[in-house]
Amino acid sequence: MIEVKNISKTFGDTQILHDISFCFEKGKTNLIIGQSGSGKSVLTKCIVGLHKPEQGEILFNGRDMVKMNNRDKKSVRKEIGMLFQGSALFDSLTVMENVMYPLTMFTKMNKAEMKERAKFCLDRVDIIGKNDLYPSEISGGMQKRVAIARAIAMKPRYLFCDEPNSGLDPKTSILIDELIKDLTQEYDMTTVVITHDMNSVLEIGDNIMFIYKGHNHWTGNKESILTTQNQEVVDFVYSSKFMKMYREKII
Ligand SMILES: Nc1ncnc2c1ncn2[C@@H]1O[C@H](COP(=O)(O)OP(=O)(O)OP(=O)(O)O)[C@@H](O)[C@H]1O
Repeated sequence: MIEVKNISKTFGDTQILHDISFCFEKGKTNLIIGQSGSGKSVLTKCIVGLHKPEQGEILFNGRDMVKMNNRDKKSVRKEIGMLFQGSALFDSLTVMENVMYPLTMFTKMNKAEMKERAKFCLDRVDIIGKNDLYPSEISGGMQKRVAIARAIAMKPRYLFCDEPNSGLDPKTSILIDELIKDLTQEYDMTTVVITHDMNSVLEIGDNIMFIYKGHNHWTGNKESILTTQNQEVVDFVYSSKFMKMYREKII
């Protein structure tokens, strides 16, 4: 579980985050949604310790990231798996080497152990027989799976996914969403997903925080977002004609 309590962040004279609180639950996919520029990335960077908020607490199972020294931060970061926008695989490393990378950096495993762990993770995300290929030789959807395998290689307690569906077709997006949800439950991780994708919101939104102009403006889940009367959420979620028609049918 990650508890964010009363987080505020200012750059220069501009306050970006205003007194944000939210609980990211264990074993759940917790979504951060909101318009471009609303503060999702700044909040995420505060959570993982890349920005220091002026105020508030960020508790990783009770351990406050804001107050930690660098050594303790590093040790919490080892428990975090990151899935970056656009996969961010290393072009010059093979699929297998990409997944082994965090193990070579942060563990004392020998090569055989690393290979075994990487193979297990690749099998789990259904990447079979591609171990010696380079990222440019596999599809975007496969690259995303490899990036997920790399993110879970260290058996993280916390998984952060930044726009996991960017650049994917709708069908592949749903498969990636399902994979993230299944892994979250299987490994009982606290998963945080930043997304603009409304399909994801409706498929995997166990807990949802809607950030509006740096405030936690609305919280709910994939069911309650369907019927919310919060005007800013309605404007955000139901901006397309199709979604407007859908809402008219269900309300
Ligand atoms: N390092 C920084 N210094 C100053 N301002 C920043 C910095 N990082 C972000 N900002 C500002 O904070 C605001 C929120 O940015 P942020 O990147 O968190 O938005 P976002 O919701 O993630 O947007 P998007 O969906 O487009 O990625 C923006 O006005 C941005 O310019």
